Amino acid sequence: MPAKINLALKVGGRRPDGYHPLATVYHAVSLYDEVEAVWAEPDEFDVQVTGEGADQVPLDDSNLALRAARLLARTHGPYDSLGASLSIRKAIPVAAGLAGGSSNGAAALLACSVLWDLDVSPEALRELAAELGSDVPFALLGGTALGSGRGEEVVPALARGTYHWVLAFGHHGLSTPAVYGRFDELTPDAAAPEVPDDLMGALRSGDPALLGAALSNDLQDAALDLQPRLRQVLEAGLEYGAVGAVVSGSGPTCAFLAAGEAAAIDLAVALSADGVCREVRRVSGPVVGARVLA
Ligand SMILES: C[C@](O)(CO)[C@H](O)COP(=O)(O)OP(=O)(O)OC[C@H]1O[C@@H](n2ccc(N)nc2=O)[C@H](O)[C@@H]1O
Ligand SMILES: Nc1ncnc2c1ncn2[C@@H]1O[C@H](COP(=O)(O)OP(=O)(O)OP(=O)(O)O)[C@@H](O)[C@H]1O
Repeated sequence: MPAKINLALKVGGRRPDGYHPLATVYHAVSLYDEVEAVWAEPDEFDVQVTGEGADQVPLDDSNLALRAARLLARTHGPYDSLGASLSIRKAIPVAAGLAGGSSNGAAALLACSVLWDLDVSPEALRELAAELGSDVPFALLGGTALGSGRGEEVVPALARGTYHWVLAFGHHGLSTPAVYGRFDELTPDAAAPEVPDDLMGALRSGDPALLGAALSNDLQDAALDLQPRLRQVLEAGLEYGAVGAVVSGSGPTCAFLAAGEAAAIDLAVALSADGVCREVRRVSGPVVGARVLA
């Protein structure tokens, strides 16, 4: 199940329910966690996690994959007779602004609906996804999509071509509520978010230079405020030839757009040698969302 980056993230003032209204463009990229679901005893649910950052992932009921399995069983099954044992192999760093947990939640919804042979409509799955978290409906959909509401309302966006990215991972994660909280302090009079027309136009053109110039993130200043070192990371990527640079979502991952595949290889090598970040990964997008391999 893929990670996402936000190509644009426009954020309005905090709503009475504590969430912020968004106009965002999600983009799924080729960095995947795997979630496996097998039958367990009725009413028994458990999860194991291995791989990148596994020690930072909760194994209790706050685990998004476990929550997804329980939610699906409660709403669409004979709950007492369903159970699942989940295994997650993580490659998406935790608390990185790449929606790793959300992708695990989406994957568990799909995997368990197949495992238990439930008849769940795509719309019902989307509603459960939205209940789990703002980024989860996009994780089901994948590709490139416009997100509104608190991010849970998604429609596919018209996009041409494949884009080559370099992701720079940080040493420490960032908490999403903390970044939104700092955004509130820095932007007390945030305007209603508007669809980023320049970015939508750049996506239709398929030109990486246009897309690079249109990348934007209203949470970026808040993320930089909490992790000032990210400024150096962004500068380094641009110095090594990226046509655009942006912090993904609530950060701290920095996403660099390259002019093409060869430029992405050069950029990844240069950033890696520089040592300004913990690790770099080359990915491409868009890719499809959560899929079941039975
Ligand atoms: C930063 C993004 O990744 C951009 O796509 C998302 O907005 C975050 O989505 P997410 O992690 O799925 O967030 P949720 O699990 O729904 O909410 C976690 C917390 O993030 C904050 N939150 C989230 C989404 C939103 N539109 N406004 C918010 O203020 C709230 O403090 C909320 O309690
Ligand atoms: N399956 C999971 N994988 C990773 N983190 C999880 C999972 N379930 C719950 N969490 C919790 O969610 C927190 C955020 O992790 P996640 O990797 O989803 O962050 P993120 O990519 O910054 O999220 P987003 O971009 O959606 O805001 C973690 O600190 C962890 O406590």
